[in-house]
Amino acid sequence: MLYRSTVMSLAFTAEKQLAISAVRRACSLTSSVFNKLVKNETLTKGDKSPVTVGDYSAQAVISSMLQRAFPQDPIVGEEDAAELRVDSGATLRDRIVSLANEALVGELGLGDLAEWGIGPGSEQTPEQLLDAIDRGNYKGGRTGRMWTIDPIDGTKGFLRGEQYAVCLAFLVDAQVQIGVLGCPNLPVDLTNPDGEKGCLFIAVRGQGAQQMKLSGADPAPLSIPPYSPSTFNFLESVEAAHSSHSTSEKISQLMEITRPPIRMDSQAKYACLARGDGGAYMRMPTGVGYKEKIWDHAAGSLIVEESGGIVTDSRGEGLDFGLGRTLGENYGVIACVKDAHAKLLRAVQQATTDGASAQSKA
Ligand SMILES: Nc1ncnc2c1ncn2[C@@H]1O[C@H](COP(=O)(O)OS(=O)(=O)O)[C@@H](OP(=O)(O)O)[C@H]1O
Ligand SMILES: [Mg+2]
Ligand SMILES: [Mg+2]
Ligand SMILES: [Mg+2]
Repeated sequence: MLYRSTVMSLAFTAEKQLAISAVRRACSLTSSVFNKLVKNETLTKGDKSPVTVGDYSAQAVISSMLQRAFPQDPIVGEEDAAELRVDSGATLRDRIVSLANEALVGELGLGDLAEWGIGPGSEQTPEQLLDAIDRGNYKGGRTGRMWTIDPIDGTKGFLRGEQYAVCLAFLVDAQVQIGVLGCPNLPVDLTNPDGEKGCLFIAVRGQGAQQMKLSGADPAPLSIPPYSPSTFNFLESVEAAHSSHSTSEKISQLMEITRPPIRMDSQAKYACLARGDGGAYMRMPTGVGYKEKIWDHAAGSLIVEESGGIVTDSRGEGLDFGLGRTLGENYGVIACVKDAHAKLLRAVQQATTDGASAQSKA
């Protein structure tokens, strides 16, 4: 009996259902924010990244659904509501409250449950929504259940009308168990960029990963194709400030890669790798002391692992989601199909050693 209940709890069926539903609802919110508001409604945070009404309202929606479904679970969320609680934030707050409520009261769809505080009549007060955003303040840690939310990853891509992802992951004892990425602008087929857009990626540890349309249609299992030198290339950040383009260029030369990198914002890079668009996701530190955040990697890394990839840092060590809100000292992120990972790691280590010795001679 004990065996049976352990196995059942590891399936995390309820958590998966909630995660999908929350990400889909947040995706329709962010799409409508982009269409209605995005161009003139940004404000600047201390870290100079643009924060939009979309970030706040999407986190409010996901967090408030999590609170109803799993009230004991702590959340590590990117955003906090401090700027919305001061008088100067009133206009922004009103807009966020109305957008979040608009998303929460939307009709129930595929897999939605009214007990998660969604559907007609589920409006929340402004205070409840600000508290929901602030529930993302958990400091993280090594033990127990927790969720991590990046309500809009690739904010810059979102603002440009390019790639971004709504990201939600569920962790137990610092191990990602469920990862969901909603990518409203991602073509279903990258070779047909003008074709249908909007993809959802889901992985559950030990159960594989799948892609479907945001509507839930056409679910298909994901599996990274084997390494092929002639088609191998890198997926990397658009912003050179987020990932060193010059280091990946050096690595690319060492590996004799002929195809140019695919530059794309957000964890959509992990999703694309998982479905075979590009051979590796490279994220090399730019040397400014930036620490990677757990919400920027948790969901995507599981999706890649469950599709047959390996995700490590440049030393070949797995990402540690148990250190707090960040991944600790930044050794970069290298995600790659299993059979090319060792080769890539050797090239990374050679490129970084050469770089370091060139610097010390200078
Ligand atoms: N200096 C530095 N180095 C590395 N990473 C940084 C840095 N500054 C910010 N960020 C984080 O980068 C997240 C976006 O990453 P992307 O891969 O989408 O970058 S890019 O948009 O393509 O440039 C971005 O996530 P969002 O804020 O959710 O967009 C940040 O958490
Ligand atoms: Mg940000
Ligand atoms: Mg992010
Ligand atoms: Mg973000």
